[in-house]
Amino acid sequence: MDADRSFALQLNGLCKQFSDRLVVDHADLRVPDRCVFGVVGPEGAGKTTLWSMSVGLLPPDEGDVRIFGVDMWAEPARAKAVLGTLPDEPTIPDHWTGRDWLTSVAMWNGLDPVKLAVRAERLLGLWDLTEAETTLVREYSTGMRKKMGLVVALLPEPRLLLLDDPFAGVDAESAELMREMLRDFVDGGGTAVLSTDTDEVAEEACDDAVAITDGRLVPVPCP
Ligand SMILES: Nc1ncnc2c1ncn2[C@@H]1O[C@H](COP(=O)(O)OP(=O)(O)OP(=O)(O)O)[C@@H](O)[C@H]1O
Repeated sequence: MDADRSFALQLNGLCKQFSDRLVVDHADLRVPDRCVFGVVGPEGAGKTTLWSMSVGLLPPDEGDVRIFGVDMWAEPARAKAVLGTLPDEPTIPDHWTGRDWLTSVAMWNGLDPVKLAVRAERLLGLWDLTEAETTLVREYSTGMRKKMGLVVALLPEPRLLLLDDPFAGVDAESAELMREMLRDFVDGGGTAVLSTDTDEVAEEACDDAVAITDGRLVPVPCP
């Protein structure tokens, strides 16, 4: 049965242990609809582990993940249908251009080619990334890679974006553009949850945030 659909993301008692370390320790979280929400923690705090369980890549030892009330691990196809995701370091084959990256994600999400072309053109034009479409991804700067990653995540018209460390290594100008992209997404009714190891990112990009400390999620003062 579905849980409360009013939360974009809900984590209930989520746990993950590697060897003898409980990396995520009974994490509870309620992220409301229509905001940018941050998960802040230093390197090795468990942010990627939490993200991997939330997007359906890494099974939790205990607890559950709900996307608008749908249980990620019981009904993954339904839960993933409204998600846009961006890993910390996406693995892109050497010979891929931005267009190849966009096309592969579109096919993965079952977007038809006409819809893909229209949506990609709109997003790339809107965010001044047209040139990236024909450039090899391996030649991108970090900022370009992260901006394009955000476009790729937005392509399937998700209701919820789950982004692992999207601002890592990004120059100030690109970061500003990415904050605009996220704000535009929220203004259009979306919700974004991002992880970061930097308080400033949470302060500048997020409406609300939690810290991950010893595997637990704890509130942080309003950014
Ligand atoms: N598959 C795995 N097997 C064993 N240990 C793991 C595995 N994945 C992560 N860990 C360990 O879990 C801890 C948390 O890692 P995680 O990548 O989730 O942290 P993080 O907060 O995302 O760090 P960073 O900011 O460096 O990406 C680390 O000590 C890491 O070495």
